[in-house]
Amino acid sequence: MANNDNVTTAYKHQRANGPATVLAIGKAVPPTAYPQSEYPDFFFDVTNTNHKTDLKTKFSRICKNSGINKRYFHCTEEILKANPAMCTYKDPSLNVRQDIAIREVPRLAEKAAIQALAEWGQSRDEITHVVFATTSGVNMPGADLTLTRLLGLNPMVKRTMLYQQGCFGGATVLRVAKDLAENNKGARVLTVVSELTCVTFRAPNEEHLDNLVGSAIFGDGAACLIIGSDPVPQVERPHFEIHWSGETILPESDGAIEGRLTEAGLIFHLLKDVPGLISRNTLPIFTKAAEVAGSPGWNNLFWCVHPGGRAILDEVERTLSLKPEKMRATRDVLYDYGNMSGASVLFVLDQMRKLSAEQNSTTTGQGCDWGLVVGFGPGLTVEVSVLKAVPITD
Ligand SMILES: CC(=O)CC(=O)SCCNC(=O)CCNC(=O)[C@H](O)C(C)(C)COP(=O)(O)OP(=O)(O)OC[C@H]1O[C@@H](n2cnc3c(N)ncnc32)[C@H](O)[C@@H]1OP(=O)(O)O
Repeated sequence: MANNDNVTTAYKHQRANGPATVLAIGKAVPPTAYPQSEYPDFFFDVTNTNHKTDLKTKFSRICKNSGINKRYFHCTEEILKANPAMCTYKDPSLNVRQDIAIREVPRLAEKAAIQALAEWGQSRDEITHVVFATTSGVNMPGADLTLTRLLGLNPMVKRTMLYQQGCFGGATVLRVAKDLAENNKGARVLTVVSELTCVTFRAPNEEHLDNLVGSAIFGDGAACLIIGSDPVPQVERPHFEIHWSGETILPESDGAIEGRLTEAGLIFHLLKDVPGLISRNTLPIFTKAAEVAGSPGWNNLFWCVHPGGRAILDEVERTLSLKPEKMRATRDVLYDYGNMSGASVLFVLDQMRKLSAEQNSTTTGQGCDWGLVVGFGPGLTVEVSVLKAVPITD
């Protein structure tokens, strides 16, 4: 009996006392911005498809209605012209796409991580874990190892690499980092998502209109969070606490968002009904998540939603009767960067704390105590984390 007590006590000692907290957020995009208003000309020029006038008109209309002002791409005109196979619809091009992704995904992640580490202000040696997600390229050893080397982290850092999560990857890394931080006393988890469209960029095709939609909304970006429990008083400053995370597969959604890595790169499919499927089926997981916060009304929560597409945000807003300001941080990110797959929702979290400070809100969640981080992607899978905002003090 005494022995069992000792084991239980030792086990408890290995765990943190409090919930995981977000201690810093960094983000990065490639240097070249593409205004959405000019993108149709660029896209049809570089893919030599200007003769597809109907398709270009439709593409221009989708771009105009996308709620996006600009996007950032690593693959500039120069890079695309040097790799003509990427500018066709389906020519074999996996090798060149992989070359770019394997080199550049960790580099973009490094930029975001440097920003997060600077904000956190502690020694890199205190990073105990790395959690890295990307849907852009795949290799062994992976982007997590390259990033560890680029940052000069301790080689004994414990790494978790998540490939091909798609757009819910931003919420997945929060869930994994939370579990690591709470179950390993003193853990400081470098939590990263880095995404590049070099794997999906391709010429427009009449038979693949969902690809046309993707070409109008996807962009490049990386985000890095430092996550840990029991922040050191006066030394570390938490911005949010993570209290719960959950995941679900939506009913009747098979094939709604799919991707397949082929010799022509990552080919994805989106059903037209993605916005409807999300708005019709997410109430159960939102309700379960809100219970953690004492079931406040939807407008009494702050919302960080994956900016997957304007129509999806419209549908969620309408279904939950959210006031427009509830989607402000999410729509800001869509407007400034487009859909950066898994990295997007972490950009939204950063925007939420910045907006809250700008608006002199009492908390980092625009004055609300509790909020939801919502990721969705292939499956259809929806991942939700429940966050508690912290008071904003001078
Ligand atoms: C990758 C991941 O893991 C996760 C992800 O984020 S995946 C991306 C998820 N995002 C989406 O599915 C996009 C959701 N859609 C939208 O936000 C909006 O449709 C949009 C902003 C792209 C365009 O909005 P819009 O121009 O106001 O109107 P909308 O009528 O919806 O679409 C314009 C045209 O595109 C077509 N279209 C839209 N979605 C389509 C799809 N998935 N497949 C084929 N065609 C589609 C429409 O039929 C329409 O065609 P017509 O003009 O010929 O009627």
